[in-house]
Amino acid sequence: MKFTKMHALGNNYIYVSTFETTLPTDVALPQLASVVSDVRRGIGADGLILIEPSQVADVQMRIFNADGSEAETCGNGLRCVAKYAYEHQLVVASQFTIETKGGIVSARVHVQPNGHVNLVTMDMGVPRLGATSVHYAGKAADGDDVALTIGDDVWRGTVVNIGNPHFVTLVDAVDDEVVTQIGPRIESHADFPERINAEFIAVLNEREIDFRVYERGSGVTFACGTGACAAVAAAVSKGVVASRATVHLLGGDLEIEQLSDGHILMTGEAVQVADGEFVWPLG
Ligand SMILES: N[C@@H](CCC[C@H](N)C(=O)O)C(=O)O
Repeated sequence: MKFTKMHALGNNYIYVSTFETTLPTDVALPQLASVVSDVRRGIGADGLILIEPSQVADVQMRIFNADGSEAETCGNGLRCVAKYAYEHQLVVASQFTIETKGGIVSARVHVQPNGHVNLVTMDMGVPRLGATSVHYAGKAADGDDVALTIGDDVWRGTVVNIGNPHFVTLVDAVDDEVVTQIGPRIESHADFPERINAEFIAVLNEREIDFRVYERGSGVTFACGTGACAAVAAAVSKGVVASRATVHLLGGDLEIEQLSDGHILMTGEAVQVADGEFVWPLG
């Protein structure tokens, strides 16, 4: 199985294009994803992303987290898929559509004079806010926010669905220890039976947000594109940031803009790391 490793702000995945290679037939995709993601016994990544033909868009993306669970979408993954699709001539125009399990989104690649793409703008569609936008089994919904009891504390956050589900909580300052301790408890809280991505955001001013994430199925990652979009959507809805903001993630910055029609644009890097061939079965 041929693969390409790419990252976007350090959020790294193993990309396999079924336009150009075949997947092993004797292993289920969730298992393949957890094996390739394992940094000691596999390649090492936050998950596996498939680039496939689509009946309804120009290409299709499927994303599996490091634990093998399949997610609906992935913002950083979409930018890398867009770069790959353009550079491998799976598409001809610089603007095209990508099908995900969370809906069809559109990509605009910023093409350099040498034909390479390092920057991509995604139109991620219109986010849905509130408990009804995700599978929520709790009783403490209040507008777009829900309250989660974790130990002796109550964590309040805005629920956002931007193809996949997010719980965005406002904090005074981001704290990596809090992310490691509280993140997994939000991710697998009983009120979210399908689990949820947990974002901790501190609003620095009306154009800047500090951001940390504990991702469903992958844990702490350097960046989460959909999470950054969800953070801006939540912050805009609360009136604490302007419609355009820079999100500072552990791995770098994303520019996020919410247009007047509600669509969220995300602009950021997409970087190729390596091409390789994965041997299956191992050993
Ligand atoms: N890193 C991604 C999100 C990947 C999927 C997520 N963990 C989920 O389970 O929904 C991004 O950049 O958006």
